[in-house]
Amino acid sequence: MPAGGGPAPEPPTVVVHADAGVLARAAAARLITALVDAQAARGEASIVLTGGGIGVALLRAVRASPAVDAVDWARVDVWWGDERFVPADSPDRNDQQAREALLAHVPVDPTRVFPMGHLAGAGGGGVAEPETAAAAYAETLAARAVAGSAVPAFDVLLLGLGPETHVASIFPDSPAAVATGTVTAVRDCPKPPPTRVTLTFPALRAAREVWVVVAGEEKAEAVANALTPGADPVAFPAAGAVGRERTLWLVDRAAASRL
Ligand SMILES: O=C1O[C@H](COP(=O)(O)O)[C@@H](O)[C@H](O)[C@H]1O
Repeated sequence: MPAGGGPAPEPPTVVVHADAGVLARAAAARLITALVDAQAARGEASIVLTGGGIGVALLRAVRASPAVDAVDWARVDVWWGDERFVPADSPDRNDQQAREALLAHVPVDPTRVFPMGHLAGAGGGGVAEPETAAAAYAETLAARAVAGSAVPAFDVLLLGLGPETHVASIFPDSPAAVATGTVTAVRDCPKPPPTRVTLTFPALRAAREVWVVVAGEEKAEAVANALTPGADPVAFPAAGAVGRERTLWLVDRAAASRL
């Protein structure tokens, strides 16, 4: 069920592309159109970014697209679904990777780019504990929330998929999978780095559209498990990532091979 009740969401739509390159370019084209449409309808757009291989490839494909300038980047709010809790200049940071792939190359308004907090490090700033960063991000989200919600009205929320079905940094059978706020700290994460910050299911489910983007045979079993009707989101977190209006799984042929 969506946060706060309401009608049951539509079942996911699965779109299969030939390979990871085609998937990244097709998802980029789709994303540009979605942002342009959101700006036409509401004057601005809001996107939640993901880390991970295909998530970053998609951003590179947006940058390379001949239609990249169709988006008014100064009127896009940029959020993250999860972050590795490491110093700000770490190449492991999802926000660093997104800046390098796209954000440093388009005219975003820096006051509308909202990275999650980082571990205090040599460069100054940051905080000592991921719980502090999570609480700060929840406050930032709440300050820009729409009426009746604890988070903004995200237009598109992008997610990658882990081989054990994690999305954002919600790992199977972890405290984050049952967290009730909008943002939570993650410790002892099975995938390095072990300390992270993530949006929770209630925050993910507030998005108009959730897009799970997946490439590679090594993700095929996870795709099949998460898309099994009735799959338990605590055991298979990707099963719990659903949008209010639409849930799209954009996958390559290899990732779809066990459907
Ligand atoms: O650690 C993370 O992993 C997932 C998936 O990454 P991939 O490289 O296997 O595609 C990603 O979605 C998440 O944002 C990230 O922090």
